Amino acid sequence: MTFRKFSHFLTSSRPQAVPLKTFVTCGSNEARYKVGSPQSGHQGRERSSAGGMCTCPGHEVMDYIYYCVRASVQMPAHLLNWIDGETAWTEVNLTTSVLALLVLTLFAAFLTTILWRKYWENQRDPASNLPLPPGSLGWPLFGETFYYLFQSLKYRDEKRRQYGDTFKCHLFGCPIVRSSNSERIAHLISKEPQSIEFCLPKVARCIFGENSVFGVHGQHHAVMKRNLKQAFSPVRLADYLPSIQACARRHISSWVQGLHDRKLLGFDICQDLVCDLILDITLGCTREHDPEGKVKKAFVSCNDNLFSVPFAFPGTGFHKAKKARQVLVDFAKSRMAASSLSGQDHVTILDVLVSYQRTQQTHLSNSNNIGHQGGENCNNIGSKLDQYSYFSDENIVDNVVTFLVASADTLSSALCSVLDMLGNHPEVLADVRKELSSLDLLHCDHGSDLTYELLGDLSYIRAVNKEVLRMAPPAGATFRRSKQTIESKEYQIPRDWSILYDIKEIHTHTTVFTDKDSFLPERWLDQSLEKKLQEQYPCSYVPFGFGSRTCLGKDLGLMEMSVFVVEVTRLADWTLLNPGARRVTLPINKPFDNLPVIFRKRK
Ligand code: HEM
Repeated sequence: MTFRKFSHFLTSSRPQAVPLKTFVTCGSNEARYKVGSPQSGHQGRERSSAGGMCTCPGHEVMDYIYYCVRASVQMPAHLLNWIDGETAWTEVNLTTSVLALLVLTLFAAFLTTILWRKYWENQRDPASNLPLPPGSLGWPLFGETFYYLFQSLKYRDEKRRQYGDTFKCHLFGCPIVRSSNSERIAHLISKEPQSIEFCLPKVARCIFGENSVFGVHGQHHAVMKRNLKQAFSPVRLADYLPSIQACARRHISSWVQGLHDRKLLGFDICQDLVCDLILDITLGCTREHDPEGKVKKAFVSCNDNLFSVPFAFPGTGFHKAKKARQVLVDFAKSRMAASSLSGQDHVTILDVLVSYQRTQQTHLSNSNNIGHQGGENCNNIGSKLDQYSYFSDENIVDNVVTFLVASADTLSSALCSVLDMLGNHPEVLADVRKELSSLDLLHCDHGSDLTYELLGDLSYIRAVNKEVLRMAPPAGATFRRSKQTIESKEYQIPRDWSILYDIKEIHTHTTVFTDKDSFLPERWLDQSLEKKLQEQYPCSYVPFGFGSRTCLGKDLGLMEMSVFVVEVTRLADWTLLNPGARRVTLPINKPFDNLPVIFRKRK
């Protein structure tokens, strides 16, 4: 249908039952420009002859819009007449109205987009002379979220080309300033917690819990983090090591057994290993305690739904995550009760926190007794700092759930990248084995020979881990929120905007690394690199984040990676079925196909 016929069809619409074809094929000029229905009392805009009309396309479009708007205004009248039985509801009425609504919707979308962009531009704080960073805020409500989610690498590169290393955008429902300039990030993060603070999406906040280290800010966060660190001290890491090694060995042994040439998915098997490992060292939850796998399933569900839409109706990701979190909370509470009854035969992170809580309670009751004897209130919990120091049961439970969820995908990604990179670089794998052999560690049948000190001697393996985390940092990005307008070099960031820094992009664009695209663990054996990173380029290597929110489990994560490298190179040989596969970075960095791989027992 040509535009002219189409417009004719629309403008000639009447409420009587007239076949559609009649209008499309037999319209005279008079009929074409008479609109409205005499019966319904609407007078049309009339043009008597084709000779008097303008035929330029602009006018036709305006006419078209005019008639569509008019038709949609007439729609309720048509409807009423039809209900009253005064007119027949025709195919023409319906089609005209639907088309008119369509045009109106498009027009409304166009208008909303303009208003949306204007609204965000107006967020600029006039008290500062600096402009907002360049960039685009995309579509109303959604911004550029879909583009970012489905094309994250392309999105990143395109925006960088268009706007440079710092730009504004609108993702996940909030305005964001995104930067990969390490100096700017270091400057911004140094403003924590006064001017900017850590922020998380609602669902993640709910899963971690408001009493966890993720849920608190400022002084409260600093004190809680300092106290939680005792669960990650070298002495404690040494306590967890036997369980970690046993779990890694059990899983890797199962990968090399069974069917010859069995295809496995590297990310999935690493995730399974990590789930068992983390549940064991955090909560002391082994198969024996969870025979039906309910706790493990809940853990996986929390993880899978961490970034779901924040509506908790039955069937939604958020609803599932809430239910799953409750299973973890109930299990943690039952383990806390059990650990107060039995002696500690198995040191877990939960045990460390419970023992810290007991020590505090003892101090507290002692000081209360002294206070009562002295006739004054010496309850130290009254003072703000000690109140923050105190761990309630809720603090313990929320923190252990947080450790489970915060470590699951990050560590799975790191282990999967180890398989990927060592599989792609047999010369590095050979050097790893050489190091193990030089310390007489390449052969071990029983699987409990590693000590914390021995791991410290494996400098090449540590270098491999660092290089893996440089090339494929597990966490894509981290978020902050501005608490007030911030001036950052040549731009301003208004209050309540989010600040996002992309870890991989920082690693890619910093000038501190030479030959950036090559996998070269040796670079980390050079002490001067570490020194440069500390002194000159403080925010250029950030797989574990930067500033006061740096990963609490960093040392544990690195130790787990080392144990994994030792055990997998000892026990297995593997072939990647799709080497060099494209990687995705959201929600976690991994090969898009989850790394199909075939394992064999090492000869
Ligand atoms: C290779 C493994 C890991 C990587 C790459 C990693 C990465 C990160 C990153 C990027 C952050 C955010 C930092 C920021 O926002 O500035 C973070 C925070 C955190 N991570 Fe990890 N992580 C790993 C393992 C672990 C483990 C094993 C645990 C605990 C058992 C853990 C617990 C935490 C906690 C509690 C925080 C929040 C710290 C705070 O708010 O102060 N992570 N991690």
